[in-house]
Formats: sequence, C-alpha cells, structure tokens
Amino acid sequence: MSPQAEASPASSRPALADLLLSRIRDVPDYPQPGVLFKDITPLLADPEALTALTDELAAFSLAQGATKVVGLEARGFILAAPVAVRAGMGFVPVRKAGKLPGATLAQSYELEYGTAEMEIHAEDLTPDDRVLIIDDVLATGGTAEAAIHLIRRTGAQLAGLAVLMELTFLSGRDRVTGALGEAPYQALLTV
Ligand SMILES: O=P(O)(O)OC[C@H]1O[C@H](OP(=O)(O)OP(=O)(O)O)[C@H](O)[C@@H]1O
Ligand SMILES: Nc1ncnc2[nH]cnc12
Repeated sequence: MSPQAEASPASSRPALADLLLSRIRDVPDYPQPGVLFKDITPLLADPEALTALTDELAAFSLAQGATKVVGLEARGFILAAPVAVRAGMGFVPVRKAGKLPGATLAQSYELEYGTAEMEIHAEDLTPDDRVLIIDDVLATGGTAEAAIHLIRRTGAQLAGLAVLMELTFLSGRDRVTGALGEAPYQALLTV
C-alpha cells in the first residue's frame, strides 16, 4: 500500500460496510443480562473480511500521518497489529493493569459492564510519534477515552482514533471526540 492511500468514510463504502456487518454476530445477554454483545470472531475467521478491514484501517493510518498504531487489549490487539504491519508502522499495546513488565503509565476507566485500569510502556512512544488508536468496539467510550489520555501523557501526538463499530445508543462518540480535540475519529460501522 502506498503512503498516498486515501481513507474513505464507511458511509461512502456500502459494500465494505455490508461485508463487515454481515460477519458480526449479535449475542444477547453476554457477558451479563441486558448486554447485546457484538462478537467479531466470525469476521476474524473470514479472510476476505479481515483483509478488507485491515486495508481500510491501514489506509486511515497512513492518511492521518501516523507513525505508530496503538491497540487496546484484547480485541483491539487483533485488529491493530495487522494494520501496523500493513501500514509499515510499529505496534504499541495498551494493556490491562499488571501485564506489562516495564515502567508504565496507568489510567482507570469504566466499561459498559465493569471497571478496569490500563497501562502503556511510555518508552515505546516519543514526542515525534503520531499515534493512531485502534479498537473493535466503541460503547460508552470509557476505554478509548482513557487510551487517549494515556497517549497524551506519554508526550506523543494523537493521529486519531479508529474503531470497527460504534454502539451509538451509548453516546461514546461525544466522549471521545471531546477528548480527541482536533484529532479525527472514525467508526467504520455505526449500529
Ligand atoms: O467503550 P467502552 O464502554 O469502554 O467499551 C468498549 C471496550 O469494551 C471491550 O473491551 P473489553 O475490555 O470488555 O474486552 P476485551 O478484553 O475482550 O477486548 C471492547 O473491546 C472495547 O475495548
Ligand atoms: N456490547 C458490546 N459488544 C462487544 N464489545 C463490547 N464492549 C463493550 N460493550 C460491548
């Protein structure tokens, strides 16, 4: 993929959106009653969908001038690492607390179904880095917002946030766009 590759909003790519949406499975009442879980494992198992998703996110990374891709544990890792390879960028994990052996920065956050803390190895990013954060789902936005704060605290620049799917009824978009400031936000699917 050339560095000039253009990112295009999902709304202008109905065939891509249809393909991705068709590979996401709704699981009612998981992991607890009242939650409609969006299961991406059918998408991951489909080489055409996984390649199309990876290419789309890699194009977005390049279009934003990113130098590093940050993935959010755990499902964000699965999407972000191949994007980093495809775009010729390094990958940096944001992990749940206690999983990284080096010196970390930590940030607490709330989930749709619980609370947690996540960490990053600050030494993996420099002030010259432009960071694209990638995750599978934006729900309340708490996870992504915490990741945005973590990246800012490292001193690196924010190239943006991209998610496969936004659950609009939870209004996470307002939360993350507020935290992103001028940096762009892209959801390939909104449901
Ligand atoms: O917008 P929010 O309300 O913060 O929710 C979105 C987050 O929730 C899930 O992660 P989770 O930690 O539940 O699971 P995972 O380890 O399987 O990725 C999902 O992968 C996002 O990271
Ligand atoms: N409803 C949901 N489905 C999949 N991942 C999620 N993360 C937070 N809420 C979720």
